[in-house]
Amino acid sequence: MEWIKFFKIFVTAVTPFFLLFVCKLVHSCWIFPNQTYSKLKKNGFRGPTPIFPLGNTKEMITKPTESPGVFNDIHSFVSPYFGRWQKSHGKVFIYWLGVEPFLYIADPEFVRKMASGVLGKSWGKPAVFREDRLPMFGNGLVMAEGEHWIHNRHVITPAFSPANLKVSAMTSQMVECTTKMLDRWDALYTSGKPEIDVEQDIIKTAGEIIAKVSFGMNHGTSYKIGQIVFEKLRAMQMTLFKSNRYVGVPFSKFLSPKKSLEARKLGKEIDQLLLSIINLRKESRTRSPEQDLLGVLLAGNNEDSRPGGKKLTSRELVDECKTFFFGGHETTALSLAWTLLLLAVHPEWQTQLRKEIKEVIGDGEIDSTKLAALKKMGWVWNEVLRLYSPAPNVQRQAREDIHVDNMVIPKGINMWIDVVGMNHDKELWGDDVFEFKPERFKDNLYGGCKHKMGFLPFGFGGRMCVGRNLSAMEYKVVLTLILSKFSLSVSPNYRHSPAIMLSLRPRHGLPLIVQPL
Ligand code: HEM
Repeated sequence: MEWIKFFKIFVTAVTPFFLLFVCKLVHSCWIFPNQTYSKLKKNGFRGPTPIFPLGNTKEMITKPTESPGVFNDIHSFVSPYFGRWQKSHGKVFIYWLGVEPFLYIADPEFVRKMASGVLGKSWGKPAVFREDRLPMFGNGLVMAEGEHWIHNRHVITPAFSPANLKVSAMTSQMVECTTKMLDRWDALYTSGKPEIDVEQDIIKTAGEIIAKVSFGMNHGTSYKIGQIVFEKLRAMQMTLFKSNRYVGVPFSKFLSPKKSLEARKLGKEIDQLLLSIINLRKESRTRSPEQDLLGVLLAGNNEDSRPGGKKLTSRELVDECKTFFFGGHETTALSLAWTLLLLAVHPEWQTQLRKEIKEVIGDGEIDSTKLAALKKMGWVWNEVLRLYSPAPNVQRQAREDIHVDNMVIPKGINMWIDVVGMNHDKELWGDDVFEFKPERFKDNLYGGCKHKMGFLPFGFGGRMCVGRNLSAMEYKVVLTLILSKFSLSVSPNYRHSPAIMLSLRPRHGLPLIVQPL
């Protein structure tokens, strides 16, 4: 019969592809991870027993916990499983996210030895996260590897240099966005609502700031497009976050196909919109060159188009703009939000910072020289980054074999450096490790940590955060303006439950009582 013949032809044609798919699947989910695992075991690394195909994921899904007060010993409740595994396997061990083995590291001496012989270009990012976060970062700097990373880092670094940040109008843009937020707080207080979820409000403001300083939301048309991009980027972040609970588990994205499709659709729309901003900016550049991040990158495009020069393609520019947005706004905003909480708990530090602001800035304009003179504010920032690090871990992948003493970390292995774990380690910081003591950073870059690699809020080596100067500037501008106008206390509705949701966030928001001075 005709249809049987057709069926036979179909099966004959499809079978080789199906077999190839099965072989690839078996290789990536079983053979490769197990080969890597046995190499690690041969080198003496041990860890909790994984169960295929979930690995150790099941043990990592914990019930949300709350502490009765603002209790800073958070490692034991944001990742209790790491503490448990440390007890049985030490500060370096293997665990599995689905079918992906990870080398867990919370030993700064191990990080030092591991990092000392490795160049920036030899560090990759775990493939499982690269895929997962593709709509957010594309192939932007956070995810770039090898020669591509060298080139883009070389082009992007000058945009974040203190010199560029100093001459640009970024401070005034930060002041403008923050003032808008504080006017809202004023209006809420006047209407009898002194309680504000500062996390939400600051994240929104930081999003506006990063959009302005990166792709210049100041132009007529590009301002409007920029606002739409900003809303879509936020929507995509929420969508991606909701759909990503089982990273590393094969086919897990099919558990929420609607969300994955939605993220992809948003990703395409954002790319198109950013592309139109870039094209508009390219056209208007000759008339009014600008100092925002995109402006600096576009200037590089005019300078030199040879390989090794400063040119980025439009596709690369789109990915970098998205990377600045996702890498740059929430981290800074969360460091501010956690600061406000800790200052609400320690009003004596509000007083100290207000005094410093008065002495350094007075009634004058905020500029980068004055910001640099806010020393105590710098200690407070470091102490917040230590206790509530917005980037709770650093993720890397070895692109070549790495030697540590007589052990070899094989090429391809994923690494998870537990920043929160190290920041809360009594052996490194002493008995007052959980206390809020900004003065530990007075005249001491490492806050008295016994090991220089024990405090890594911005990562380490050649891949260290490129935006840290910008972030410091934004932190100081926003905090100066808040403390000059308002006093803060903890709302009775605040429930202390920090949680790792990519970044370290307050699970139930951060309501504070905000009162004009
Ligand atoms: C408190 C604020 C911030 C924190 C805690 C933070 C933290 C980090 C960390 C831990 C890394 C990984 C470093 C490594 O692998 O060693 C990183 C990389 C990166 N960050 Fe930040 N960041 C912050 C603000 C920003 C800002 C404001 C921007 C830009 C607008 C930014 C852009 C980037 C980029 C592009 C990378 C990738 C660098 C590379 O791989 O070469 N970050 N950041």
